[in-house]
Amino acid sequence: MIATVLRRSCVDASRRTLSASLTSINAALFHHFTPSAAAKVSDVKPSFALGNQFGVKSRGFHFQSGPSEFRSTMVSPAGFAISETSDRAIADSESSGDGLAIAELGISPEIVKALSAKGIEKLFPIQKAVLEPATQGRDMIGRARTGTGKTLAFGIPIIDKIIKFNAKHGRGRNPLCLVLAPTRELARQVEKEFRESAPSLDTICVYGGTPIGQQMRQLDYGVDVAVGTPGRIIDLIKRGALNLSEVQFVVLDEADQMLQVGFAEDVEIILERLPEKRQSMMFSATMPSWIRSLTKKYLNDPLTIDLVSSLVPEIAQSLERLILGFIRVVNEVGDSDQKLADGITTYSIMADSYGRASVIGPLVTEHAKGGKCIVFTQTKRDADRLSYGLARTFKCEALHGDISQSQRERTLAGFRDGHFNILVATDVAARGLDVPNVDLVIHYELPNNTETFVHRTGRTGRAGKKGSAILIYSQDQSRAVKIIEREVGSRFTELPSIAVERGGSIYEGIGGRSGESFGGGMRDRGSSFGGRSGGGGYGGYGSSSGRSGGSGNRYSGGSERSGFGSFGSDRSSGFGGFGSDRSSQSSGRGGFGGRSDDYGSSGGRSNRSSGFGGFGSDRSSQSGGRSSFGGFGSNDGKRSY
Ligand SMILES: Nc1ncnc2c1ncn2[C@@H]1O[C@H](COP(=O)(O)OP(=O)(O)OP(=O)(O)O)[C@@H](O)[C@H]1O
Repeated sequence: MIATVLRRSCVDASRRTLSASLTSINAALFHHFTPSAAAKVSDVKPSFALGNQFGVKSRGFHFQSGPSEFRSTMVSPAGFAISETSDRAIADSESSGDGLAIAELGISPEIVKALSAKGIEKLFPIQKAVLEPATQGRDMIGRARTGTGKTLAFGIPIIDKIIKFNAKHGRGRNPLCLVLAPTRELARQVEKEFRESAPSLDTICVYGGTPIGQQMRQLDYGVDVAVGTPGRIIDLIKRGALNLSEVQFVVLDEADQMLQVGFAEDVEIILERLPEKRQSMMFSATMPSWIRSLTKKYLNDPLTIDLVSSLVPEIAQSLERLILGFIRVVNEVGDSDQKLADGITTYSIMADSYGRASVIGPLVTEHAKGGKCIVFTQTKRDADRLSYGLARTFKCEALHGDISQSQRERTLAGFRDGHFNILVATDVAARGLDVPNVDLVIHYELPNNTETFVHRTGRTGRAGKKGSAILIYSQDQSRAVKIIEREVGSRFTELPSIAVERGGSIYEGIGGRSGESFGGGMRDRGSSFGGRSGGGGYGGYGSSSGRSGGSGNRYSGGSERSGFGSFGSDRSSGFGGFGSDRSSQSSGRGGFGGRSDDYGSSGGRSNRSSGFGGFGSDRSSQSGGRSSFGGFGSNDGKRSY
């Protein structure tokens, strides 16, 4: 039965994802039906027998909201609801040629109703692939393209199990599920998705930069699901407010980004605190050595579900032993794979650093057509000044790590709600951020690596929708563009260049030299595209002595300092009220045992390694370091975007 369910569940997936799904599913089947694995499967209890499975003795009740019945000690021995019903659902979905109907899966009616209210009626491929093994309690590592529904892939089985568990055992005070996310924005988004999908559950989202007292009170009241960034979670544990002893499910979302932003140590501290008997799921775009060691240490015989690479995970692992290492293998395979979601069309356009800012307006007008657009810059300073310039013509705001948390939230809400339609952001917005209906993503400068390109671009074309991405590059970066094309597995259509008249820059009139660097006396070492962007004044906005470090870019082909784009520490930001970027470097630990828990907003720990570059030694993205694909190397500090 399980074999049928699993095999059929992928019939209507796209061809590429189909073969990948089958790969994962074959792995699952292989696991399920080998003698040793069969023994394991039989160890897995039905979802509503979790009280026994996890050895939960008794639970404190939620202070107010929980039903006041005692936990049942009798556990009904029914089988998996999903296996019982999904044959029919799959047959239906096969005949309709559409996704798997959620209403037919045997999951809690509350979830079906809540998802339906959001227009979610059928499972996406990653959700299909994850559902069955997750329901069976398997640990897993998942990977799928951007905007394909990874949150609900782990969310649905977990909330379903919690609802059923609560129905049997009553509601407890301590969380049953812990989700770790690398950024505040992502944490909020995941918590919202859980909350909206299961309104009866109590969820909490915890992160730094917000009053801790309120979070402590909410935890005391009782929660089912806790989502948060590692720093604040540790803080709450230390204060005795967060008790992880009943956690049955832990999820690491965007696990490789945890490493990139310096949360590796914190994540391990938290994982050490969890009960041994639990289900662990990890979603990671890449598999740097830290993730692999984490997997070995904290996951129990995990199943790999990879809908990006078409390589059979087992083969990849064998090749790893034989040849170059897992990541290299996956990347090589990835070279021939399309890494972007299907609905995304990619364009490139050449513009030199002088004309770069000025082409944004025409590109937005032509390609976003009044819809939502995100322009990604490498530095906070560029985000500020570009949005300042664009705001003369468009409704536009900036988002980066030096903007206060409350303002960031207002900005994102305004963008979501359509109060303005152009967001100029650093990579703080590159990963995980789910704003529906973004029509266009513009890469103002080349990102530091292909992984970043994929994540930035993935802010459009989400949930099966269409979108466009435009990569702006300068003449000497043509080779880099080819590398990205090859690694992403998608051809860029070259747009005709846009003539920019001298004096026509959007920056004109705010003191600087058109299209170039601002800030009197600013040294912009290593800044854009191998060229210097010399100071130009900035009409009295801010001062700066800053260096905007660049380099460390993997496309630089061995020239470690050359780099594209002014990545890296942005000591100088200037620009009046936007604050100096020094604040992203300075810091101190905030709060009780606190660490800064995300991208270098105030209170963060000293962070010389700003920028996203670094993929290598992260001590400083200025140093160039070893640059390689996605998340290798060490990381000394949390980054500041
Ligand atoms: N089965 C579904 N049907 C329709 N919409 C869905 C479905 N599953 C998820 N979505 C929607 O798709 C959007 C993208 O989902 P999600 O943010 O989980 O993607 P993701 O794979 O985690 O993306 P990223 O890699 O960028 O983090 C969300 O708005 C979500 O509500």
